[in-house]
Amino acid sequence: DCIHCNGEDYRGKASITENGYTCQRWDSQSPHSHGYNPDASYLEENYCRNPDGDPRPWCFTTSSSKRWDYCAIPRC
Ligand SMILES: O=S(=O)(Nc1cnn(C2CCNCC2)c1)c1cc(Cl)ccc1F
Repeated sequence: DCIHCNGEDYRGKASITENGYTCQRWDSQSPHSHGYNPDASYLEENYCRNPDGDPRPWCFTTSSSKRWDYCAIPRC
């Protein structure tokens, strides 16, 4: 699917970043500890999201050498 504006409303299932990293689950603190609350309804599984007003949806990655990365989701 696609994103409107900065994708803060994106609720799709993309879970791979634009550089090919796999997204870390939002309810996991490994390999990256973070300050996001996994009880937030939209922080599902390991899907790309934009919870902080970033320019585009992103996720923490499962690579310990890459904390987070943007996801390649086309704009509507
Ligand atoms: O736990 S975190 O969310 N980790 C973090 C590090 N970088 N980011 C970016 C994610 C994409 N948007 C810009 C911030 C998030 C986090 C947030 C804040 Cl406000 C401060 C430190 C920190 F550790």
